[in-house]
Amino acid sequence: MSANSSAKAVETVEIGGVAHGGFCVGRLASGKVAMIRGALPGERVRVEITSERSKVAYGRVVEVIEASADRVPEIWPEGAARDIGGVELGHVSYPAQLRWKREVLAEALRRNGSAELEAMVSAVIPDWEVESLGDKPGRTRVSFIIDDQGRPAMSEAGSHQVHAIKSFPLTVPGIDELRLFERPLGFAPGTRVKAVAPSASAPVLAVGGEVYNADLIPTTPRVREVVEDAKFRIFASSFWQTDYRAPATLSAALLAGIGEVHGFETLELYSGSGLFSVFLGRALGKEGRLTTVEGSGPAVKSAAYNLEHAGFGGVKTLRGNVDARLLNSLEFGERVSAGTLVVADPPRTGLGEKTAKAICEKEPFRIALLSCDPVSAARDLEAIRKEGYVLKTFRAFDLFPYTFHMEALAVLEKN
Ligand SMILES: C[S@@+](CC[C@H](N)C(=O)[O-])C[C@H]1O[C@@H](n2cnc3c(N)ncnc32)[C@H](O)[C@@H]1O
Repeated sequence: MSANSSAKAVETVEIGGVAHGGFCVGRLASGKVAMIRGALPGERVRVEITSERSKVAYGRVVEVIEASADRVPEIWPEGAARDIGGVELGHVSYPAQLRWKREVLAEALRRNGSAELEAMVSAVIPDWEVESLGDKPGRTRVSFIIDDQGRPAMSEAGSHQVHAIKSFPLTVPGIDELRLFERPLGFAPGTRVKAVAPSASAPVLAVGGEVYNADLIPTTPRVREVVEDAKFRIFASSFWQTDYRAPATLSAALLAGIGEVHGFETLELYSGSGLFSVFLGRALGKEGRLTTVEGSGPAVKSAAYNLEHAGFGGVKTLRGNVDARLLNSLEFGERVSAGTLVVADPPRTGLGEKTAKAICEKEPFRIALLSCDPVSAARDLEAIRKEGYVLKTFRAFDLFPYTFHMEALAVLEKN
């Protein structure tokens, strides 16, 4: 969607259902479908059209005429007023957010997967819900850009337009120690800044390759995280699960989902700084064999360090782009007789059909797929299902309250 600041038409719209991306669907007087932010199903609202494509318009609510019972006072008014991404469900009661996410994921399984995939999920977990850890603010990472007056700013959804912000909700108290909004930070306009509040070291600002402490003095680029009894040292600029509850929740869910894997040969794809690798190392035991693959060099370095310090120095930590070519080049399934497992935790774009197929061609006994986007989850699961795998476990998690984001874990086995 491209922003069109000159398009300021406003019209009254009856809101239908929810859609991916934090939108609700409505129809304009012209008959065109409109994807609307800030609305709730069943509402009657005044909508400002922000951009239009040939078949669909995008807009945001500027006035609520008939409100849903699920509407609550906006959690981040300054962000909502400008449709800044990152808090798309700030006007939705928490129970309704969970229903919203379930509906979006169920619809994705139907539309982007297939009737067979949907039936397979319903057969395994008939009444699956989006599991919640509560709506307490929990983000340990928040990124922003410095505007032309040196202030922290964020982008308008689907646009390059940035707006200075005076606050950001949903973060852990550690982020407050960085005093992001109380003083000039001194970074040049256009600089991307990531505020990080790790679980086991002081909060920092990661700016390109540099890292600064709360006094804005350069400091070590690495931070420390503790997940249950496991210790990690990672680069502040690297990916780490954003909510403070997410690393333990997802690791535990993964271990529960894969079940007994002692002695398995395992390929962990998109392994980041080794969060799951350490727990997998424990589950596989001495007889098992683990190979990890990750695209980011600093993350691979951290994974090797974290594995070594957890007593798993024998794990092969590969740097590479996960794709069919790389998968074809890997030796897998020949050395260990107990069983084979592939764990994949791709970015939002998912595996894609070719990579999903290439994983299946390695013929792992079990595949665990963690997805952070409902559409790519459905597409990837459908590709794996078509290769003869059946679903054993399916769980969805809300690890990003007040946003449209969700996480799904599926474990499949060769039929
Ligand atoms: C969702 S994160 C998961 C990381 C890890 N499982 C964790 O929980 O910390 C996805 C990871 O995939 C990596 N990545 C993205 N695209 C990739 C690709 N094509 N090949 C390999 N790694 C990739 C990113 O650098 C990131 O570390």
